Amino acid sequence: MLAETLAAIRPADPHAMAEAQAYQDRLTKPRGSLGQLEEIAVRLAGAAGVTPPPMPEPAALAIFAGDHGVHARGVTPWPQEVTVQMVANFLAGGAVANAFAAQAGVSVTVVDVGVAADLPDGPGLVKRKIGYGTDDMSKGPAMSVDQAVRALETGIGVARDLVASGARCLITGDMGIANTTASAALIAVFAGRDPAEVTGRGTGIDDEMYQHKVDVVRDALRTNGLSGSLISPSEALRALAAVGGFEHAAIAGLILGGAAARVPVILDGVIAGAAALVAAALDPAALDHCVAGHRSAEPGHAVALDHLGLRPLVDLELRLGEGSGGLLAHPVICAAVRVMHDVATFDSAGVTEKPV
Ligand SMILES: O=C(O)c1ccc[n+]([C@@H]2O[C@H](COP(=O)([O-])O)[C@@H](O)[C@H]2O)c1
Ligand SMILES: Cc1cc2nc[nH]c2cc1C
Repeated sequence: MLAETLAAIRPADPHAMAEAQAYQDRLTKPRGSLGQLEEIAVRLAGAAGVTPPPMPEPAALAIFAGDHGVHARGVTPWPQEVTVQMVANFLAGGAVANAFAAQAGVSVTVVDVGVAADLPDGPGLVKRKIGYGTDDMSKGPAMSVDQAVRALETGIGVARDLVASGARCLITGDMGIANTTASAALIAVFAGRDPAEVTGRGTGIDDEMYQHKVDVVRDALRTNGLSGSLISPSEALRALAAVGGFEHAAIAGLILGGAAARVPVILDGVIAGAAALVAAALDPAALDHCVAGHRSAEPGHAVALDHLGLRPLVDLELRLGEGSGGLLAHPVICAAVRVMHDVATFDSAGVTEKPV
């Protein structure tokens, strides 16, 4: 399924992009006056291979939940059971992601890829547990390569199912206590940075716990023999398995699945940024189908986005996850595309253009 998905991914169509850019310039507004929105609409035209690009709606948020063996190293102040408790909260409609999704008219699907407790069946929950949390990456690989591939393929499957049910835009979401530690390790490896540059304070930690967290990320890289940038697909899978989480792998899969279906994927925060590095290492063309919804307060997120060449749309200093930043960006992206559908040209509206 992974190989088939990678084979189906096409890079952006340069003709559709050129056509979209030329069309932007004919619309009744000064050239470039919509700033980044013009760039977004042109990118989505390239991704879809058509101008104007289809409206990215309805949109679907997929929240992938998983636990982390590295939690045992004391890298977060929150107990691990908050992951399963927050999954219940998503399903009951009580989380920030539910409020933002309701505001934006986006559906919410929760996928258990590796929560360390059993969840009851219920509407809105997709049960795809690969393990009861990963192993401690500071002691050895967090997952086997086989588990990492299964998690990737779970994300691909979720993308396929959501698109088959009518979604025309996918938004990444995550829930996993301690997953900012795994995100920092992935970003250090894939962007070739020192752990101190890419480790952040996650849910909010003091200076002492922060120093310890950086040391744990360093331990994980050393134990797993990872240093410098990795680029080949087989190395990418090994690195993902060594220091990633089930939700990182599944989000990378969602990105690849969305790209293969030519449906835009809005990336959320640092967890999605780390997952996008993995997806890009497997196929850089997948990035042509991604929009960075926002920039989170985690320092590793800016590093990941810079490395990927993606420009975040919104910067509200969020550090929540769940898909919150991606959800806030969705109406902005819809507005960018709607301009291409609705706005009159200078010719059609009889508006005089600026003399050249
Ligand atoms: O999206 C982000 O950039 C982000 C930044 C900080 C924290 N989080 C969320 O907080 C949890 C992980 O934080 P921590 O401190 O336990 O590693 C996890 O559930 C993430 O969704 C998310
Ligand atoms: C309460 C809480 C909600 C979250 N949502 C995403 N990560 C989270 C972490 C915590 C601790």
